Amino acid sequence: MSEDTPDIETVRREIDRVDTALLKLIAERLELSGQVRKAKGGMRVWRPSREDSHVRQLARAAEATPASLVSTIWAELMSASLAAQGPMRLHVALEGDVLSNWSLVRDRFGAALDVLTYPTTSAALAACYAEGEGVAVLPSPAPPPGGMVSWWTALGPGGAMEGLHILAGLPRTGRRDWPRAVAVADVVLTPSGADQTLLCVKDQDLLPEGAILRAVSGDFRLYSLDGFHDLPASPTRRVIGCLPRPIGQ
Ligand SMILES: O=C(O)C(=O)C[C@]1(C(=O)O)C=C[C@@H](O)C=C1
Repeated sequence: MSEDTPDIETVRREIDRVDTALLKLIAERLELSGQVRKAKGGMRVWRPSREDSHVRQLARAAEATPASLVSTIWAELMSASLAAQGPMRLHVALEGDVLSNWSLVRDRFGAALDVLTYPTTSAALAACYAEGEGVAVLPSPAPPPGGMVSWWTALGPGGAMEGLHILAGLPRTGRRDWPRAVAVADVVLTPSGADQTLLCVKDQDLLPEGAILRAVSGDFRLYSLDGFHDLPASPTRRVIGCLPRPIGQ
């Protein structure tokens, strides 16, 4: 063993010291979950824009720690916080590549929440709609010409589920311009600081400048707009979501 080779026992003692400090901080953070719940009052435990703006700031401050690791660790911490705060369940559509879908859900929502799985997107969406604190994880609206993944039209003008919004993209980190899956819930849209607004348009309506076409289904088109835009709804258009930009983009 050369003089530069660290002694394994010494290194392990250092790891023990760091882990003991982490454990104390985690307990302190969990303790705060009870307080934040009381401070929020009422319904709607899940606050996706706060989650993504917070993780984005942490990832910026992290320097040597990769953004994906920051995101995964805080997904677990926030998952524990959400589970401690109240009855929030995930309704996950397992259409397509089941294993990839499952790991996307774990990376974004951690392991502490109850998860129900469904063979179809429409079943997961219906279960979320029926439950106040439910969150559905669904395949992203498909880019044209693959208009088969058309569940998002139910959130659009005249749709049956107008109260629901698209609130988060999965994965949370990376360079993808459009997410692989999205999370939907009955939560009011609020900016995370770096967002794209999702506008559902029926028939041919006038479009704001810079709108990017993301999906098409029958008479409905889904566009994204850079930034957070609180556009008024009309019989032919409606803002159906706000996607925080992927962290690391
Ligand atoms: O800030 C809140 O509203 C919280 O409930 C705390 C917290 C967190 O653990 O940081 C947990 C869940 C929310 O979705 C967002 C953030």
